[in-house]
Amino acid sequence: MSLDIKICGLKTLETLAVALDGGASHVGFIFFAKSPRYVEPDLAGRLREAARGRAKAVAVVVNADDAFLDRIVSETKPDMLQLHGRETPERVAEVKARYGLPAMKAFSVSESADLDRIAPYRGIADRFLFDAKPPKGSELPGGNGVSFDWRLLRELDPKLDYLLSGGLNAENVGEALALAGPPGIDISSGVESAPGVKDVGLIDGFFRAVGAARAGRAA
Ligand SMILES: O=C(O)c1ccccc1N[C@@H]1O[C@H](COP(=O)(O)O)[C@@H](O)[C@H]1O
Repeated sequence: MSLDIKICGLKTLETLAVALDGGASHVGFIFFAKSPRYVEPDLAGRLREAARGRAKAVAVVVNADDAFLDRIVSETKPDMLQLHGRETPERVAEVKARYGLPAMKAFSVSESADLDRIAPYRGIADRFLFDAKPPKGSELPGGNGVSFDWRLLRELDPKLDYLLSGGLNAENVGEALALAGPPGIDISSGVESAPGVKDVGLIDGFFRAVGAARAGRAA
């Protein structure tokens, strides 16, 4: 079975190249000003051009208004939007129609009931992303490097298209794949040497760990 792998929060051509060479299906750019991974839309546009034809470019936004989305879509030209805030089903539909782009809606999860919140988005969001709830006091809705009980995802409709996200790293990705069997995974801080600083060795190590887990051997 195929596995989508999204490397999120990229800011440099060097780390983008390692993500692409490792086999990333998706690369993510963060447009949330408080994040250490924030990139200006024009820089993200240059990075996405370098990825064109090799991986899909995902613009990650949090309750973004039309003016900011207009800028992101025109300067970055993403393939997909990741809505990582409190966007309603109506807002997801509106954004999709305005830009003609697919949307991935993110949800934070700590218990089974959190998965029920996707119901009104089915048939509207093209994809889902399940992340852990942010730790108390965090200013970031994602990118906190914390995980949730991946076994909860076994309750989902097996046909649901989603990415498992939150606190993944080379050490735990094999367990996540074994416990949840997701169609895709997403990682950000687990391949960083400091907040917002992607590390080429850690990115490479993550791909090796995924490959080893999928082949049923130690990394
Ligand atoms: O990474 C960020 O700074 C960020 C900011 C705002 C919204 C989403 C963000 N990142 C997303 O968070 C998850 C998990 O990240 P991590 O692997 O736990 O660090 C991932 O989906 C990113 O797209």
